[in-house]
Amino acid sequence: MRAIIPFKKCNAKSRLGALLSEKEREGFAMAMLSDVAEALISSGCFGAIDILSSSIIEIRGTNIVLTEKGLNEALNEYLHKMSYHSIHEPVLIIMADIPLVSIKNIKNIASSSADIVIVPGRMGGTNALFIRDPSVFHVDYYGASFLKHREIASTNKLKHEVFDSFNLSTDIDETADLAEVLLHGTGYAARYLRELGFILAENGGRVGVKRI
Ligand SMILES: Nc1nc2c(ncn2[C@@H]2O[C@H](COP(=O)(O)OP(=O)(O)OP(=O)(O)O)[C@@H](O)[C@H]2O)c(=O)[nH]1
Ligand SMILES: C[C@H](OP(=O)(O)O)C(=O)O
Repeated sequence: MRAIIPFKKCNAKSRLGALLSEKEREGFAMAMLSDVAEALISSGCFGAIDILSSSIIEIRGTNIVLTEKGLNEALNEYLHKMSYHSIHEPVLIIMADIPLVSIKNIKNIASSSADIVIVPGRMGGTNALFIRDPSVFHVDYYGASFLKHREIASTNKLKHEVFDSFNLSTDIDETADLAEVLLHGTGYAARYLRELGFILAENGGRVGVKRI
C-alpha cells in the first residue's frame, strides 16, 4: 500500500492569514505535514509515502513527487499513472493539515475490508481517502467533496465506508481550529504554535486562541 500527501507550501493556509504571516503559515503547514508523515511512517502500513507538491521538501521516510498541477489534477494524474504502469496497489490519500492523526487511526483505515474508505472533514471536505483499486476511482476535492466522493464510489458500485474520527475530521483551516491543535496536539504543529506564542483563551464561552 502507498500513501499520497498533496501539499501546497507556497502561500499555504491562506485562511490563517489574519494571525500568521506568510512565512509562519508555511512553517506551520510544514509542521502539520511532519505530524502526518510521522504517523504514516510509524504505522508501518506503507511501502512508499509520496508527497505531491510544487515545492522541494525533505521529510525523512518520504518521497517528493514534483507537480505544478492543482490538487485534483495532480492526484488524478498520479492515480492514472499507476494504472498506466500496471501498478495495482491500494492507496491512502491523506491531507497534510490533520496534525492530530494517530498511528491507530491509520492502522484502522488500512485494515478496512471496504473498496473505498472516506474520512470526512468538517463542513463537507474529505480529509483522507482509502482507494483499494485506483484504476476505478477519481477524486473531486473542494466544495462538498465528501458527498462527491460517496457518489463516485456508488456510481462505480464500490463498497464504501465512512470513517468516523475526531482526530481525522479535524483539519486545520481557520483561526478557531488552532485551538484544537493546542488542546489535543502533541507533535510538531502544537509545538510550533506554542513557540510563536499562541495560548488558549476564553472566547465568549468557547475556547479560542490568542497570541502573547
Ligand atoms: N499538490 C497540491 N496540494 C494542494 C494544493 N492545494 C491544496 N493542497 C493540499 O491539499 C490539502 C487541503 O488543502 P487546503 O485545506 O485548501 O489547504 P491550503 O490550500 O494550504 O489552505 P487555504 O490556502 O487556506 O485554502 C492540504 O494538504 C494542502 O497542502 C495544490 O494546488 N497542489
Ligand atoms: C480540499 C478541500 O479541503 P477543505 O477546504 O474542505 O479543507 C476538501 O476536503 O475537499
